[in-house]
Amino acid sequence: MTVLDEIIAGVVADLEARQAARSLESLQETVAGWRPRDPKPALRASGLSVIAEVKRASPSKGHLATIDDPASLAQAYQDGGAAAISVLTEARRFRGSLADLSAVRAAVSVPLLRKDFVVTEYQLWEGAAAGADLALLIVAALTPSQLADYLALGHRLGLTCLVEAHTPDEVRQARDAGAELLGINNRNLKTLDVDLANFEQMASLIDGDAIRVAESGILSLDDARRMREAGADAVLVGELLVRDGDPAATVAALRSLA
Ligand SMILES: O=C(O)c1ccccc1NCC(=O)[C@H](O)[C@H](O)COP(=O)(O)O
Repeated sequence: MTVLDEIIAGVVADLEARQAARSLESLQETVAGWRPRDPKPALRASGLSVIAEVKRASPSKGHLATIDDPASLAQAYQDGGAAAISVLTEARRFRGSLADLSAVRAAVSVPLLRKDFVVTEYQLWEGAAAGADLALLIVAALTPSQLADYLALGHRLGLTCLVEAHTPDEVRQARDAGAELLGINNRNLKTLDVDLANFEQMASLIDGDAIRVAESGILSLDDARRMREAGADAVLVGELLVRDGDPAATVAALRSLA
């Protein structure tokens, strides 16, 4: 069983309890009044755009940061100029929650990405009901028909989907599915290996108008500059920022990379 398989098994187990506690109909009633924000204009802005992540822990690094007040961290991200904020909601390996997403939603106005491992339509409704504007669809976790179905549902809900790939074939699947935001994860979610060369080697496969997002392993301004020079429109950064004493300043410094 790969790390990704283990994560998804835990996600499915936790999902059953949430579905028993809150019906899809209840989520749909809440979502009826929600109008997600479009993150694409900010992600296309000049300079390097930043998707700043609220991340307490991870399978690869264990504990990263004690984040008792995710709202204040998100406000710092917003103050620094983040185009969007990613909030990990997976509980077992990342120590996140939907409550984190709701707390951040109440505190900031920038678009929010519900960062989780979507394997059911219920999770898309869940994210929208908690105030998310974006959803993550991981190609490696979905069949081609699920990817197409979840992209269509995301569009129907007004969510912008970040479609995440790690291999050339997954990039082609994401592109062919019509991804507006195409993320290349430098981290292999099955082995946890990280290599920034991954984005450098595959960015050219992202053609057309799709917004190119480099994800993971960006631990310095030099790393971010390397992604920018390889064609990234945006970087998704977690560990660097949650361990940073002045995340607003670091987001601003990342934004300044032309
Ligand atoms: O971060 C992990 O260890 C991880 C392991 C398995 C699946 C997903 C994982 N992370 C999710 C992410 O994609 C990252 O949180 C995000 O790209 C930020 O990465 P970083 O800047 O390296 O914290």
